[in-house]
Amino acid sequence: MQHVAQIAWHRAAAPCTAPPRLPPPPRRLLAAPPASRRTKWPNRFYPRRQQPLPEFTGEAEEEGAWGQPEEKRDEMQLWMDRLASVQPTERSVAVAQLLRIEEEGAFAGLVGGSPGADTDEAVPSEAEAEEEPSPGQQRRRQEGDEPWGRGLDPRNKRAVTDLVASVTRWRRRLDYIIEACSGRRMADLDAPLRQILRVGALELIEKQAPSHSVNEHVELAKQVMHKGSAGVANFVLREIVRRQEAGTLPQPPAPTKGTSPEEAAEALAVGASHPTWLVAGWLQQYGPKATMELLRWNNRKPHYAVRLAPELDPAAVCQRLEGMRVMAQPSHYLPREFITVQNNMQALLSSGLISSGKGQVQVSVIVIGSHWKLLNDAAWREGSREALLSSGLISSGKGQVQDEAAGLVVALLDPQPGEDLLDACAAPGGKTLFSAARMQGQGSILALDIGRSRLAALRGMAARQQHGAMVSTHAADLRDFAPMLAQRRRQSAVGGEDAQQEVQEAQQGEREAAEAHGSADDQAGDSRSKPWPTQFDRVLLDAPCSGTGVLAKRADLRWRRTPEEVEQMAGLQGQLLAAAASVVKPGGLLVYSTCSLEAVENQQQVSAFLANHPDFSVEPPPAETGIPPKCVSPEGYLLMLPHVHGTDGAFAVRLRRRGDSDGGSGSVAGCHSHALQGQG
Ligand SMILES: C[S@@+](CC[C@H](N)C(=O)[O-])C[C@H]1O[C@@H](n2cnc3c(N)ncnc32)[C@H](O)[C@@H]1O
Repeated sequence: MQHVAQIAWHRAAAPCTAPPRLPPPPRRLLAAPPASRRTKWPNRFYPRRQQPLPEFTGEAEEEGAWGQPEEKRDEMQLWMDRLASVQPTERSVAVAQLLRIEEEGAFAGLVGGSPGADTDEAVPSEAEAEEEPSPGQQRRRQEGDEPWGRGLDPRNKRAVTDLVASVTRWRRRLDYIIEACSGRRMADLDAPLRQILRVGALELIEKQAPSHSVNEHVELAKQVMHKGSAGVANFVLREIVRRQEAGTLPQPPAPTKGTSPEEAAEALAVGASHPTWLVAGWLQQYGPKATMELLRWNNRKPHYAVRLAPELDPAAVCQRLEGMRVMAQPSHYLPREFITVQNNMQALLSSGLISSGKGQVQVSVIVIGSHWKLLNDAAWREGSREALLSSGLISSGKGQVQDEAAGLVVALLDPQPGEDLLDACAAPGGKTLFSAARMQGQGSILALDIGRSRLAALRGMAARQQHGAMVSTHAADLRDFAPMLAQRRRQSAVGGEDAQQEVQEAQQGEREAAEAHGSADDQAGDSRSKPWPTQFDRVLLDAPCSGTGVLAKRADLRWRRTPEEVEQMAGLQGQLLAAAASVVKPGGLLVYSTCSLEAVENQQQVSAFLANHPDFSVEPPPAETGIPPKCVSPEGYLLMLPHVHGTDGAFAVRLRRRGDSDGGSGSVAGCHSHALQGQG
């Protein structure tokens, strides 16, 4: 298994303060196991519990995430209380966080949000930046975070983050090994025991922890659960040690000539710890060699890129960073605006170039969205997160962590000074702000998104980067917003005032909402006081997507997505494309982009769109965009493949609208029907 992150495993068990006296385990947790569990282990190994746990359904918390919500939640709460009552160590806190991940089915709020809300670690994670917080996360934010880890110092907390992310990334492979070594299904083990075994197996296999580290996991199982659970932990982890030493650690069977495609996908997926459906799809789409390269990419240490403010010279910045032992170089793809950072991200962040002050970092992190996790990864690896937080490049607005692939999407859009731009799915705002920088303060950008709170963060960041005057924001569903603009356009063409009134009311409502959110930055959006254009020179639709191009940086995402969800996303993307097309000026440009690697979200979307919109055609990237030919597919699409280009995965296409039209685009049926449904 690949070594994903460095932690000093031997620090993991070191208590930070004197151990508290533990209360006895909750009675319910001491009950005998169900009959179905009594076949495999010697009696002394049984966690004593009478009732089998109901199955986790994966549904949203408020809909009854647990098969028997009350009982299951009570059970989980008891485990959580028990974990909170033991001496906090990196392992106990990691186990608590992993449990919460299983409870909520989401990574969000964990890696970034715990172990202590009183630290910089409480910065929202990427998932939170891109999605509205779940009811559970909202509740915790209101009530304050759990007390886990309060005694841990920042280094311990980074180690926790590392453990949680590494276990999350390698979960399937770890489970395979644990199940093979124990003869038990993971689902049949109690929830905390599952996590303890995963953490223990990860340390032994990936971090080459010595065999006596097993004692510490066993002790944790004893403290949190029961002697029987400690026995299971001891048995399984020692079996892993034994097999590792003998070189017989369980491996999925290597594909042979007779192996069916499904079996090959399964074996590959287990070995590389990915879901089988995803690997099967990639095998079909990209073939075995590329799929294996992609899987390897997803499991290795990611690297980072930073977009610099226009006044900074990338070569000079890199030279300055060299003195701080940061290996950085001007981006291969966007050499005038981006640098790539190979190591020591903390030093960079402490250089004064990126960030200083917790509040400002939070804003940056929200804006950089998916790259928060990256920073977090870097922080724990390099072991110098404090330095990261005492820096200044980001807070000063002079640098923003942004992947080159995201930068290339803006290069493809190529926004020009003086134009009207609609960023139709703008939050958290990385592409909005790069576009604003390219437009040099001239023109207007309307940043639209369905997530209001994330737009507030975008406004703050725009102000800090001196783009407040040209960037205005509006929270709405694009599928409602576009028809409203179209109606206004039609009515103003025949002198009607109703729709004009509606738009002005919407703008007024947005101003009031922004003021109610109460930031001085909100005053910066002067352009909000002017009417929005009804059509735009350029429209960027950076659509919500499965995110399969960013799995290296998102440890959790591979487990959160399902094939059904990808299909649903594709449906939404089609509707959003139709809506976005309806607000492109004749002769104007629509750029559709995703960070997905799935054809159904990319190439197939474009084909379906073109079939319904004969007034649009694909425009390969013109020379002035500076897009390197090796990033362009034969069809003229921007296609960034992580294992080929060394960036995040991204897809983007320029769709030029015919200039001879009088404003009537192709079908906007998708957005109209949605708007009507919404009104009904
Ligand atoms: C991939 S993210 C955009 C990232 C952003 N362009 C950036 O570079 O920072 C997709 C965004 O689409 C938004 N979104 C999803 N459905 C939407 C809808 N129906 N209308 C408007 N925005 C939507 C989500 O809230 C999310 O912020």
